[in-house]
Amino acid sequence: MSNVYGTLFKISTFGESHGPAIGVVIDGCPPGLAIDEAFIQSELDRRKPGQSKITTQRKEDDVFKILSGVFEGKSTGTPIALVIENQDQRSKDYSHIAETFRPSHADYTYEAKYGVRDYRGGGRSSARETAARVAAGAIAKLLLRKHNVEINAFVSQVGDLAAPHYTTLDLSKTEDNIVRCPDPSTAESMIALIDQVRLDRDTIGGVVTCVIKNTPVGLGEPVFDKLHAELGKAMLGINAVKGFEYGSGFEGVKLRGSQHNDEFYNDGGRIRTKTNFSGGIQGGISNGEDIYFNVAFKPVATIMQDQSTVDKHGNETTVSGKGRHDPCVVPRAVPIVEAMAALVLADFLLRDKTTK
Ligand SMILES: Cc1cc2nc3c(=O)[nH]c(=O)nc-3n(C[C@H](O)[C@H](O)[C@H](O)COP(=O)(O)O)c2cc1C
Ligand SMILES: C=C(O[C@@H]1CC(C(=O)O)=C[C@@H](OP(=O)(O)O)[C@H]1O)C(=O)O
Repeated sequence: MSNVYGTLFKISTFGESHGPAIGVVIDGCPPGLAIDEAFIQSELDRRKPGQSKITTQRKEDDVFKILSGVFEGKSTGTPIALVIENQDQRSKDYSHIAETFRPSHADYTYEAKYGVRDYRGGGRSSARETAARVAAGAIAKLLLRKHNVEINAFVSQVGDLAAPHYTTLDLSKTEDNIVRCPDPSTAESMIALIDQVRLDRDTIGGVVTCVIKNTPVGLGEPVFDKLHAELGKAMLGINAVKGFEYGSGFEGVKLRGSQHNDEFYNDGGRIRTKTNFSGGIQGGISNGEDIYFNVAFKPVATIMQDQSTVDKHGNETTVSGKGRHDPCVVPRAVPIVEAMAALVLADFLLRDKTTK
């Protein structure tokens, strides 16, 4: 089972949702980086469960402890190990799935692949693991901050309720509401919809849009490790993700080349493009314009309704969700998308430095 991500800024996460703790080891963080612990905590707080009425009601403080790799507030260049204790497991909510598979969760595939499965809270397949990624992503963001790179994600769609295009929005308003949509009236409708879905004992999907500003020109490798390919891999590696598109994405197919080409101009010595259908990446390499992409999340598996399934012996039966679950994951997925984007960019920044 591989649990490692990255080439030079490498992370390895550990832990299960109902085990004693989760955490991450970061290998490759350069020495001398100021590790702002308050910032790491604020990123974890944006993701933690129990934060509002439209998320899972499991209560975790997600307070972290750094075990190694930081001395007098600065990274030492050695592995940074960080741990978060689990506090509010309620494992009895899962005894009914010890031998039974929840439709569209990871129970069947884990059982089939490993023959052993921690069914409590989904174990390793739980999105609780993403807290470790957010902590590592916060450290990657601190590295990117030194290069002025800014990453902002927000909820752009819930069900069929969609916010206007990001270029018309004030992204500094994303944290102003519990759904993390910077358009106040769309946010209000999204919150009402998620609340209704929760009362219906159901779940609903959504889209997180991510915008990255001030990326230096030249990040990304030209053939296999294209910048958008690595971003796609990072996003598709988040629990419940069903789609990734960058720049004009699937909508772009409706245009002709004459409409879609991003014409160049000289902006006082800096080469820029008049439009940005490319999404800031051409030939797998950043061109200095905004990088933007959309990540689609499914309506998640655990619903409080009976559905048909089978147990591990092949007997047909029914199963219904129990316990505390997210009716819609996108509000909490915003910091996860940002964290994964930060890990990709930090990795490419280091790769770029070693190749020049
Ligand atoms: C922030 C976040 C919270 C999630 N919460 C739940 C949840 O409460 N219940 C659930 O069934 N799935 C939840 N999921 C999704 C499952 O973790 C995911 O569907 C499962 O691991 C199977 O993987 P797959 O959907 O990618 O195939 C969540 C995902 C994210 C990103
Ligand atoms: C605990 C978290 O989210 C969990 C993600 C999750 C899933 O199936 O992914 C299922 C639920 O798990 P449990 O029933 O064990 O509380 C969520 O609460 C978290 O994000 O920290």
